[in-house]
Amino acid sequence: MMDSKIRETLEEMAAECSDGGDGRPGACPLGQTVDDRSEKDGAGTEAIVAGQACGSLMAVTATEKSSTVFVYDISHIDSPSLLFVKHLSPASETKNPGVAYADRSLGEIDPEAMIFLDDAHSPSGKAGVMFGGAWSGTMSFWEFECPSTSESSGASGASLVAFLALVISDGTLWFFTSSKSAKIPFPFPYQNFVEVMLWLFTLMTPMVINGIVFEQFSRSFGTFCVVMVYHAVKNTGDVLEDPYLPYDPNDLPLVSLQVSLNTRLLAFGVIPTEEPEEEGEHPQKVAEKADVIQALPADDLAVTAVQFEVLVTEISSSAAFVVSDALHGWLAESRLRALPKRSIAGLCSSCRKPLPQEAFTRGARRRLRSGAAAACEACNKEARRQGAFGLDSLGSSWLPAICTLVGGSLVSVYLRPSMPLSLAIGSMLAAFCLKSWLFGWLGLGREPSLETKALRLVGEGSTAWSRCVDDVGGPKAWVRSFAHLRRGAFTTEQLQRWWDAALNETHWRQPMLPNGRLLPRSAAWFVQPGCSCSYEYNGTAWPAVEVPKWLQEVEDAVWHLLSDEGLVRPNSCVANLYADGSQSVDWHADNEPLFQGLLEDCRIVSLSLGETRRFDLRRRRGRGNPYQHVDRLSIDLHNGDLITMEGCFQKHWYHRVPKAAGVTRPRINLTWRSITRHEATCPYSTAHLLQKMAHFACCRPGRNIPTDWRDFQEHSFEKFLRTMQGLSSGPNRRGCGRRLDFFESTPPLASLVAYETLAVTIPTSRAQSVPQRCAPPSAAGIPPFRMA
Ligand SMILES: O=C(O)CCC(=O)C(=O)O
Ligand SMILES: [Fe+2]
Repeated sequence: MMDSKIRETLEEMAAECSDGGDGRPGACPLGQTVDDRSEKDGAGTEAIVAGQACGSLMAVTATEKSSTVFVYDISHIDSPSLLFVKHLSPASETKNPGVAYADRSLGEIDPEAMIFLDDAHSPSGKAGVMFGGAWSGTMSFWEFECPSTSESSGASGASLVAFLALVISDGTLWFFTSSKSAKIPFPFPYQNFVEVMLWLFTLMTPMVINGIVFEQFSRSFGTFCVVMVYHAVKNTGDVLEDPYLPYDPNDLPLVSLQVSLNTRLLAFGVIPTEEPEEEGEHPQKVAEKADVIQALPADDLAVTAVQFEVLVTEISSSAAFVVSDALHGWLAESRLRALPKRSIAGLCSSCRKPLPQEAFTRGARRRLRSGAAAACEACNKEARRQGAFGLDSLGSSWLPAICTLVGGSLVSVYLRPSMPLSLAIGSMLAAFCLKSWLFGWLGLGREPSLETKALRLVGEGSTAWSRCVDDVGGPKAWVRSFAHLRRGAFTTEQLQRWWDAALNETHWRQPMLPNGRLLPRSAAWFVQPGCSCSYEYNGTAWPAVEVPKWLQEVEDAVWHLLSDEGLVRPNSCVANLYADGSQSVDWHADNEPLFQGLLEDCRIVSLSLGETRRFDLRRRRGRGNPYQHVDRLSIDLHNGDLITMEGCFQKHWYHRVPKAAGVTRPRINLTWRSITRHEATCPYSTAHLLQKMAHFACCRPGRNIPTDWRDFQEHSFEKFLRTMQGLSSGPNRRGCGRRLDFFESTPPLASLVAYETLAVTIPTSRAQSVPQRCAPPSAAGIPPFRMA
């Protein structure tokens, strides 16, 4: 029979729980319920029992409300001690009582009755207490587990001490294991070996990071963090290895070295002894110096030791820069001597006037050969006036060398405990320097001058085009970025026809970007027949679609204009549709790997149709751009306008079409580009091309293959194949008896070198060209635009 209180309790607890303890909803586990009467009734200790257990006299009591049992040692009745507290129904914390009861883990709830059973009367032979749970309707026997004799004999703290001793002895064991490795004699004592490896790491890391990360700030920060973290870890390890001793037998005795150095310095080379010499030139003076040294506090000596070490580092790394600079100069000079004379006779990098041979000083010749600009006297003066030349003349590695020395020393003085900091900064500068030296020496990352490698420009020799960007040469190195604009080249009727076709016959796609937003314009991608390269932009891809007929017509008309310039036709086209002024393309460079715009000359020709939109251009900093200032220009592109981006434009400039408030009508833009690196799976990829070439070449002796590498580079595949086919069926045919090793007969590298050398002799008409800015758009030249 349940009394009304228990019924009330049960009803309280029957509130639905999402999980009764068995994964199903049901009454809550007791751990999630509150008995409202506890505050009034208290814990409710109902009974107490006592008896002998584990050699002590124990008293046990339990609380009715919380089913908690308290066990006391009352052997000394005037000072009883609480041994432990235990819950008699731990399962009810997490399972509702019904569930716990069913799996026999409920224990006692509301322990109203209990009996102490000593060893003699216990059913298990060990003393214990039998509890009866009024609420749970259960009865259990809980026996005492006595501690072993040794544990029970001591005070309760003894086991903790034993445990601590165990932990410490384990630690000592590992300490001795590691100190054993500290004594390894080969190839250095372990500590020194680690030190050397750390140094190698410090020097290598910046080079590796600089090879991967291009953004100036990121590479500096990355290098700094990585080097710093490793030094910090190593230093922490050093301290942890032996935290108590202020010395390590494997360390260099830096402090005593420093004391000795100071002693020598202060004594001007005379080593003072404890006892000043009885006889000598200046015994009095020596004694005074020795006093000064002894007066220096030990801490100061330690500080000077650190500074000394840093200073030695800085001086040696600076010396390395200087040596490398000298070596660089010497190599550049010897390369200069080895080259034919014509390659050093050139034009002023600034005003482009031809310079007589004598105008080149030795330094100017060196700069010219190392890719830097050589300027005529007037331009030099002007540059000096503007302050650009002064810095340049410091050379590529002097400046970082001086910075390292000064910066490192300052850091070592002001942040003396942070030696790794100065190392990191020093190594960063060293890496910049080394990189510029290596790149300079290998000729990497530098763009050839127009004399060294000719570049056919769209607007060359034509007044119809205006040059908007004319970055050639520069205060420090060559660049070759150009942009040209031509307005009003097509008739209104032509433009309308192209607009209609482009708008209606194109499968425009406006894909979702990885950030979940829609591309703020629609686009399409067209390639030459047979090409399977897809166009990837901002994490989205457009599959290859063969150039449709209408686009072929537009392309024919555009290239009819350009063919006068003898320019190779592009093999792909990106089309953009901007529905209105809210659609745009943000700052970017067309630097997709397909077009290789960061590595070689890349010509992009773009035609605007429809509404007028602004086209912004911005020169980038970094990436070897010798122009330290950022130039910006904006051009309104009208219906029918053609704009080009040429040379290494994509490397040095960004472009965009910004949003335009108030523009409600659409614009289409067609940009033709040349894919020079087809995707590996594309039939035009180099792998496929070489396979086919090998096939045709199998019948030909290598020397007869007229490999036009320029065509090869531009992938005029069909022309090339036709040549090959012509050869294999022409008078030179000798039969197909022998398979020719293509690479053996015409090594690609050799051919490329030949091409480069050939390019030196190509005369360019750029010599007299005068840089121009775009003419402001004149309304007169713009054909009227009509929306379809
Ligand atoms: O719409 C334009 O004029 C520029 C388009 C563009 O920059 C691009 O497609 O990469
Ligand atoms: Fe672009």
